[in-house]
Amino acid sequence: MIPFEEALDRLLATAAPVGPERVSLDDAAGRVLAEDIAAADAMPAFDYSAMDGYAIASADLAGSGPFRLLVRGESAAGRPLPALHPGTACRIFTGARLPPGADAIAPQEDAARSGDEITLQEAPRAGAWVRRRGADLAEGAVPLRRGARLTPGKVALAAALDRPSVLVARRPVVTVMCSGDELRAPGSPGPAGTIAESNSYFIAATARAAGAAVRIAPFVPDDAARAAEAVSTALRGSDLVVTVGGVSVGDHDIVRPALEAAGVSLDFWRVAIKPGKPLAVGRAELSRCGVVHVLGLPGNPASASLTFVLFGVPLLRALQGDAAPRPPRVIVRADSALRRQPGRAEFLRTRLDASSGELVARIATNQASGAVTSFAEADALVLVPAHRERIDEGDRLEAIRLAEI
Ligand SMILES: Nc1nc2c(c(=O)[nH]1)N[C@H]1C(S)=C(S)[C@@H](COP(=O)(O)OP(=O)(O)OC[C@H]3O[C@@H](n4cnc5c(N)ncnc54)[C@H](O)[C@@H]3O)O[C@H]1N2
Ligand code: MOO
Repeated sequence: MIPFEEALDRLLATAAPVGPERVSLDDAAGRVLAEDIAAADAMPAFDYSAMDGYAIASADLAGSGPFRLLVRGESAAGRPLPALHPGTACRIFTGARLPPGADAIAPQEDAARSGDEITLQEAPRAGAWVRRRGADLAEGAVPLRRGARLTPGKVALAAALDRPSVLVARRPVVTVMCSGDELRAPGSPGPAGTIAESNSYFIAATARAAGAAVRIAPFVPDDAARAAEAVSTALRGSDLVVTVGGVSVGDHDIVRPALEAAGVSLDFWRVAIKPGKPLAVGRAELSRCGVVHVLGLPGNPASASLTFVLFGVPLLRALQGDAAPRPPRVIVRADSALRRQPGRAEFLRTRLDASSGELVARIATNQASGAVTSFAEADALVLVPAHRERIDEGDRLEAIRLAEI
């Protein structure tokens, strides 16, 4: 059994990024950049007005007001640029270029207009309401770097940098393979003792949110030879194969021998986490497809979901070259006490309540690894370090928010 952090480090150390592909900006959100994007021009590229009003030369308004100015010409966004006639004001609108000779804007609320004249009570100071060329970005700056995950804000920045498309990591292909004679598809009939398969739905949705393309393999019966065949099929064309169930020690837990029979070498099996201990991690080297990562997740629903969150998602992010593949952590305050066996890092499904000004973890009372409800209701996972024998109400602990993985 190896400690959690060591297990994750070992897994991520083996993750070589998949190749790149070019996508339109419409499809870029959530993807990971495979190129640096530099500003070919300054941003903004020209001085422009931040207000609807009048462009003036502040030096024209010496002494104390009021000042009367003739209005000549107009600068509107996207239109040809007039020059400022000395001693006059130029009508200007938000986003319009600053006429040569002007250095300040008087918002129209501060200008009394009468015919083709305005009166200003005070002189705008030089630079007032002017957005300067390069104020946002200098020419040649590199605001988007390889390894950045494209949030909506970053996609919009790429658009502002005049890019219609970006080079991103292609989507890693994940094949999810559930094993167990008891499984049937939701809504399909089955004899007593069978259950509706649910883990693949969590894994598929989570993997897609992490940028993967997902394939679901047919259920694998508890038969070692057929499982080995199914693993061989799943490996082809995959970057990651995720098996679910059958990875523990029972007579029907045939997944580990099946993985090995299909040519997967297991790097480790069993991690000091609760739940999810029987996790198996390995790789296969296929002649034409290269390296395929393999995660053998335990079948209990909370264990399968948790191990995919803790290991599957960071692996998918690392395969895309993400510079920050691990989920961020926040500090939360425990709302209840807990006594426990030390030895494994525990991840408690919890809701978070921010109403008191800090994040309070409302820890679910049912932490059973078979509980499907606990993950459905959880906002976060509270991390109890392996050595802790207890937590007390009010203790500060780290947590992973499920919306941020
Ligand atoms: N003697 C021991 N028994 C068990 C140990 C152990 O150390 N010694 N470990 C336990 C732990 S911890 C876990 S976790 C489970 C994991 O076992 P498996 O990965 O072999 O999982 P299964 O036995 O196949 O299934 C467990 C449970 O989950 C249900 N299941 C499986 N797949 C799905 C699915 N796709 N969707 C919904 N539910 C699923 C399955 O029906 C079982 O109820 O082993 C313990 N045993
Ligand atoms: O680790 Mo098992 O996943 O505790 O139920």
